[in-house]
Amino acid sequence: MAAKDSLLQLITETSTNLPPDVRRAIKKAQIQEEFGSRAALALNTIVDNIVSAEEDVQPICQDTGMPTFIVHCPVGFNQIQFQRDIEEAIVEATKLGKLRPNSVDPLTGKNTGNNLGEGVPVVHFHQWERDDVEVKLILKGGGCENKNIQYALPTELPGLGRAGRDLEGVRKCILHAVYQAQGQGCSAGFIGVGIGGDRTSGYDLAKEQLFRPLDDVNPNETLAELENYIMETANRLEIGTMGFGGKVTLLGCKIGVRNRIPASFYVSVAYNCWAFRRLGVVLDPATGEIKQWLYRDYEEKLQRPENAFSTDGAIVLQAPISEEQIRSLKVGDVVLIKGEMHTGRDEIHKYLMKHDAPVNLNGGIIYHCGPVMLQDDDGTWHVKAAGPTTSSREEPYQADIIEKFGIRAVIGKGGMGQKTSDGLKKSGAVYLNAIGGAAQFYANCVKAVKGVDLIEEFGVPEAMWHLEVEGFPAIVTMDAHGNSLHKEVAEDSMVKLEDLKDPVFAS
Ligand SMILES: O=C(O)C[C@H](O)C(=O)O
Ligand code: SF4
Repeated sequence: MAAKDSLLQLITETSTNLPPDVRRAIKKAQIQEEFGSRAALALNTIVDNIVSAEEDVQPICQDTGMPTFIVHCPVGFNQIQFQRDIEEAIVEATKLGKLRPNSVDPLTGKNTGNNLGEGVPVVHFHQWERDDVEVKLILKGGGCENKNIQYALPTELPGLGRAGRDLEGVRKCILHAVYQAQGQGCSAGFIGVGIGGDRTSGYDLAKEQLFRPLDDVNPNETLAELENYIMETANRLEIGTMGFGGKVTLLGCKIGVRNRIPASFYVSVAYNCWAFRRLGVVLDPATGEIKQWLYRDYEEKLQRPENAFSTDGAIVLQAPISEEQIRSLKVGDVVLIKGEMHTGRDEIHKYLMKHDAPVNLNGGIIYHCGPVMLQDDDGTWHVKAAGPTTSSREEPYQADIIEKFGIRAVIGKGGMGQKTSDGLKKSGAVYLNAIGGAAQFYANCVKAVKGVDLIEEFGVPEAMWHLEVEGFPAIVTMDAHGNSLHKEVAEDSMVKLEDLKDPVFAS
């Protein structure tokens, strides 16, 4: 097997098959949540999704992220050729629908369509004195990447007060990092923390921690203690899966340290969603063949839950939806969508502010989603992965767009802010939270792709796809009466964060 084929296998497995340590953490969370709670329902959907992705060899989440490779190779190894092999494997994986075309030129807005482009993929080469090649890969999506955060100490933190230049200050920063992510990065999540370095190397260090197996023990005793403390304490925030409230908020915490210079003291936190896709292989440098898989020293099977998303008593929504039906919905209701919905994310929202919609959206449903799509030989499009994207990015536009086009329901994840909440009330619309990352689960609800608009302009993830769905479940988390589960959970978790203000580590 040539190196390129081995790399294609690595990419495919990383995108479609979660490693056992991550599965184990999710399984543990599943047991802890109360039967029938919203968090349990979300976790069940996640588990169902993980099983489907593995069985069907399809992306766990539609956002296959920024492909980032860490390569260790022997002295004299041809890195230039290996970089080409990686790029070819990336192009192939994209063609096969294992990766979403994710590489966008920030100046022109053009999606290259094949996941290559200036600086993409990210590849870090290191030499070592072993004679084989080790390749580690992480596919970290954008929603959780947006929740990374870096603190320059000393600083003042909401709820926790002053964070000084010591272990106590570090402790407070990490807790705040978990708090500020809420459900937007598809909690329950994993964090890699870098203490020290500069702004760049601090983040590098934080991301490096994400490559540590979840069950390792930090060789530095102080950090091992801090990791344990954070794991126990962060879960007291009760943000829960998807920010629905619940016992499990954090699934893993790994902390590294690097020297700093006297003037700077950074704490950098890399937040990774539950869809923690990282794997590795050891290759024979001569043949490129896979000699060993990393992170797979044991197996961890997940059971598909019987009825992942319990929809007993669910309300069926079908466009065009009446204002009356929308106003009868309240936070906590489970809905099942049937019929047509239209995807629209960042580019579409910006576009709709100034243009007419390509289709009639009156009474309609907008889905914040950038799917993975493949076109067959006769031109028919197929949905390969289609979970929700973080809705808060559409906050500046959403209320206006709902009003302008008479939209009745918006589906996304992570919730939206006050402006949207006011807009929902005024226009008679609801915000529906789908389970983030459950891209196979939702792709299976799509019965037909009715068409697409603006694909030339915006590329596959940002186009407006017209989808026919059946039994598509979601939860009302913001209703037309000004109620918001997201606001509630953010406020409650802030009170719990304040409880963690008192010093724990002597300085
Ligand atoms: O880009 C996406 O499809 C989703 C993104 O990863 C997000 O979490 O918002
Ligand atoms: S949608 Fe959620 S699960 Fe998927 S990459 Fe974004 S944060 Fe992760």
